Amino acid sequence: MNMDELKRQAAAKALEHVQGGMKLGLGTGSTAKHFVDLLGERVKGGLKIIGVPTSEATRIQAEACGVPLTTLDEIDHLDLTVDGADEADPDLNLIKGGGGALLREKIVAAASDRMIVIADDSKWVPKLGRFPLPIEVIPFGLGATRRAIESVFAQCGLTGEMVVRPGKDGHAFVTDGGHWILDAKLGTITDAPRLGTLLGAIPGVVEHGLFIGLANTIVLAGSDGIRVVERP
Ligand SMILES: O=C[C@H](O)[C@H](O)[C@H](O)COP(=O)(O)O
Repeated sequence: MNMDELKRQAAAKALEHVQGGMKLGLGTGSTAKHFVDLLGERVKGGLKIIGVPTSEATRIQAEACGVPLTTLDEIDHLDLTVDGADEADPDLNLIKGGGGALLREKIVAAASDRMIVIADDSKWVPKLGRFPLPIEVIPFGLGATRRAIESVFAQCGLTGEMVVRPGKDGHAFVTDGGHWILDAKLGTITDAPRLGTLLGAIPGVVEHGLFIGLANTIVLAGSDGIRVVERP
């Protein structure tokens, strides 16, 4: 079975948790795309739900699939968010933002009663950090922000190359919020909650891709079948 089929299997499993009347956060990325696709089929079959997309890409896809959408200004909470991840550890802490949607994804996950992560099992790691950590930053004063981030890395015993994520046009990639992303190749992150807290306090850092304590469940699809892990 190829990777894309595994992602669709994980998405189909998460769909079992969706019930009529739910308000759903709709994730971003190649795995979440399958979930939105399958959800659209259920909506066509009569399922009544409403969704909040975590990116412009997901908004466009959801609209094309006929999934009714709203915003967090119009509703006060979400029942469930289903989203992908770039890495997940046994505490169900995550690295997200490989597709650049981390800011809206974190706002939506934090507004949600429950978050289910869907992934192929290559995303499961004993410790976060193999995947470069995305950090969303304001372009103004980038030099100062970089130095502050490097100082936080040093406090956490981390080093590694940090690059401005390039876009398709050769300029910097610009997020849905109009910001840039620094990708930091850190290697093993021994204390992800501490790193997340310190990064979050830096002026110029809008958000970072460490999702600490937000995911409740992960559905991992592998060649041996599906494994569901709950946060300890
Ligand atoms: O910004 C993108 C998101 O955090 C994605 O959910 C994450 O990158 C995983 O994407 P994929 O399912 O394509 O591996």
